[in-house]
Amino acid sequence: MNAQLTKLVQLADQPSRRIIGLMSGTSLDGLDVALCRCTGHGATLDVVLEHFATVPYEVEFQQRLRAISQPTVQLQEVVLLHAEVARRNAAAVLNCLQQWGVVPAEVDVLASHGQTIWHAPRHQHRRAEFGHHATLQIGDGDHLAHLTGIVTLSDFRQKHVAAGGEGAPLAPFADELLFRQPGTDRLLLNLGGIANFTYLPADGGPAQATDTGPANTLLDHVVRQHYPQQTYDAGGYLAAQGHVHAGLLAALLSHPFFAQGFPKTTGPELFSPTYLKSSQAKTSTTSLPAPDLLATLVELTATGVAQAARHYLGPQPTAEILISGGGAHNATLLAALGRHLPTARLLSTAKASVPPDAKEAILFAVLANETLAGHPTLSLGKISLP
Ligand SMILES: Nc1ncnc2c1ncn2[C@@H]1O[C@H](COP(=O)(O)OP(=O)(O)OP(=O)(O)O)[C@@H](O)[C@H]1O
Ligand SMILES: CC(=O)N[C@H]1[C@@H]2OC[C@@H](O2)[C@@H](O)[C@@H]1O[C@H](C)C(=O)O
Repeated sequence: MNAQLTKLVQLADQPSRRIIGLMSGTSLDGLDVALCRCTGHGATLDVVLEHFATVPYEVEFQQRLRAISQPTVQLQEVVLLHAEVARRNAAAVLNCLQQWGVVPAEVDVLASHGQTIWHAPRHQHRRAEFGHHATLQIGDGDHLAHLTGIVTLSDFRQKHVAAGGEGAPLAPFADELLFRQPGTDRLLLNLGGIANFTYLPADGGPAQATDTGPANTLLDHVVRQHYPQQTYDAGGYLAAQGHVHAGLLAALLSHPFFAQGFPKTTGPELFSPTYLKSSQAKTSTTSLPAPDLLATLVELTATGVAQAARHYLGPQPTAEILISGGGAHNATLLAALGRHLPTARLLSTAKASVPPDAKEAILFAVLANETLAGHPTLSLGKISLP
């Protein structure tokens, strides 16, 4: 047998594996790198986060990534970035390992989400001649495996799509293993570029998950436009100075996404500057002061989350809402969520020993661990050998 395959089988057979989860999400702020010790699998899984870092993307690279998520992109740029994202991410991993005093040979697996450049569930692409969902992540796994010397699992979403899913959210598969608490209704709310949650019912019923709308993607856009020295509204300070514009909020909420049934997924392709601009044009709010725009967008996020929470949990949800993602640091957003869901308990995922900024990267380490050692029904991702 090819010695690499022998090693792979041994890896899958070990009682525990050291796996690095890599996530760069829709905010394009950087690469999250989570080195995890995963022991066991499925219901017996135990995950210890050994090290975590966010390696920021330079502004110029963020702009290139943002530019290829446009319908008019040059195909060559996509091809170049497929390799470049992988090369940068490999370098980031090697750098982190050096800083942590870990050599690559001490890591068993890399679990790489890649960069979503276009997410096209059926309700979004609306192409009658192609009745299926589709999604695309770049940052090739073979490059990562070759450049780091570490077995790499990547491209986790395609099998979900092949089986009829939208390719997202994948979080429920790992949330189930990390956060299930019998007797407690739990909602795992991630506030990244897009807001999404997993609902784990108290009675042990199946995990359910959905995206709820934008979280930070449009907030960041407005901040970049009006405050060129800043990339986001730290702490929600600017939004706290503004007032919600009811007319603009109503126009934003009139997008068909919010009326569509659950579950559903989305991305910055839909919640784009064009969507914001056209809602502003419809309501004559093109010169609304930036703090008012931010306050209105915060309210939009909170309204989307609350609407979805009530759909799954009833009119007065009392669940524990464990929050993760960069939006967990936005006090104005948390206050808005508190107003919309006054009976719920808003907490951080830290309550369940998962640092909120590391959660999504840990999810991909967990998914890779299940693919290698778990039940065959949960085997997402492609395997690249160094
Ligand atoms: N201190 C802070 N205060 C307010 N907002 C913050 C803070 N830190 C980060 N953020 C917001 O969080 C965003 C990054 O969040 P995160 O890394 O969770 O997103 P992501 O993983 O890219 O998105 P997604 O989960 O949708 O793929 C930043 O772009 C910023 O808007
Ligand atoms: C297609 C895609 O990359 N979707 C991401 C994105 O970021 C948040 C939300 O939109 C969610 O649908 C998903 O990520 C998480 C990790 C998921 O699949 O559960």
